[in-house]
Amino acid sequence: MLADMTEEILRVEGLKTRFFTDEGQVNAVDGVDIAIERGDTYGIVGESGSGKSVTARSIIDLIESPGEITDGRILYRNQEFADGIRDDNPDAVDGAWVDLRGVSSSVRRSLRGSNFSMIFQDPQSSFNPTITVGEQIAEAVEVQRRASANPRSTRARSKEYTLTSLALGTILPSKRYVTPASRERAIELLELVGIPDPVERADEYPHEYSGGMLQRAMIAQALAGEPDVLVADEPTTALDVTIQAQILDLLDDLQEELGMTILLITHNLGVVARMCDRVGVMYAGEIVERGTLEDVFDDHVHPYTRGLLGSVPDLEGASDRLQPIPGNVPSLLDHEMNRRCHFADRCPKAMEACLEHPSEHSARGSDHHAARCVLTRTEYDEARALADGYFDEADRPAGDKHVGPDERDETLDEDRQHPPAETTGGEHQ
Ligand SMILES: Nc1ncnc2c1ncn2[C@@H]1O[C@H](COP(=O)(O)OP(=O)(O)OP(=O)(O)O)[C@@H](O)[C@H]1O
Ligand code: NI
Repeated sequence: MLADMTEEILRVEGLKTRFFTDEGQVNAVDGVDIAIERGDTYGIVGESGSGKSVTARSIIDLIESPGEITDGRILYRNQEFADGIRDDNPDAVDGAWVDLRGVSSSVRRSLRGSNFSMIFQDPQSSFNPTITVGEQIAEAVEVQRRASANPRSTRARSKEYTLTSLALGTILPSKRYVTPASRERAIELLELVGIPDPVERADEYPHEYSGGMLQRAMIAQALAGEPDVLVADEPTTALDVTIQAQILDLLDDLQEELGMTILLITHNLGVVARMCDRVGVMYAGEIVERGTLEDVFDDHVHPYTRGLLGSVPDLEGASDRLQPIPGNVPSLLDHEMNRRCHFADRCPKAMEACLEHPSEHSARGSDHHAARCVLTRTEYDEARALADGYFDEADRPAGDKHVGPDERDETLDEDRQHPPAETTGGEHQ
């Protein structure tokens, strides 16, 4: 690999994101570290409600009230960007690295589309139903062109008005394309993502597209700004397996062609195995194990990772191998969270030591392999195992050993009677 292909492009350090809701403070992301190399695909995997989407949205500055990033750094490496804003933001810039939390929201917004772009599970949410797909992609192209005209821009697109683009503009004067050049680029992008007859399809509305085609169109829209980093949140979950495989192949090809870095969110380790270079396994707002694919698949330490591996749906279609991890993901409400290992109540290897919250330690395998689990340091010892049913009694705030008597509250017990959240499945809102 080329030297500059292995440099880090994104670093997340100690990220915490909370939602301040009527029910209390939700610790959706609770001290997450991620390092992604340029051109790599980094997977974040975990059950529903583990904080994957909130992590992704935090990175690209899409957290809205009542949510707030309360701690940590989000570092993006881009020499030209750093040079362009250094004078106004001396504290946020270090060499080619920019701490995105240290710059104004308008500077962060300027990165959207041209540096960071996002695709979601539900393409409907990315398109306005009343405007043709082509026009909307052209609009995204225009955003990039305007960013390029801006002096702090990282790339100058020197796309000229070509004869073809002018001709297209004359043939279809009724369409509200921003410029003929952007329409031409939109058609190129539709072609790039494998949409047949892109010239005709550009003039169709979102409802005229099938789910798989609209997913492709959304990818085209996300690529319009030629982003450095593409954040893909469950991009194929809603699609049937054949289309799912096609879209994953497409992302793979585009990444190779365009040299993009991808942050891929999924609850499916099968998708991770197929796409990713490195992976972070999330549980209850934390990355509980991370490393290379080999580390996570062959040398995993955390019983949660093991459990997820047991529940990998077959990408080829058979889903009868699915074996969800027994138990439920914990509440992320601050006042209901325990100080123990959050997975201990579902863990087949829970020991007394797990009643203390584990810190992260490196593990056998690559230099990148680490886990937040006592098993990084000690072998499982049956003599120290927690008795079966230990948490049936103990895992209530009032009974938890780490909650002092004066913090006990009758209403907490009542809250606990509510049915817990879905365990697996990954239905995405
Ligand atoms: N706008 C919000 N207000 C309050 N809580 C929120 C909000 N958005 C997310 N959360 C909470 O943050 C936690 C993490 O949610 P997140 O969407 O990141 O999970 P996820 O891992 O992406 O799950 P899924 O696979 O279902 O998409 C959940 O407990 C969720 O209820
Ligand atoms: Ni999600």
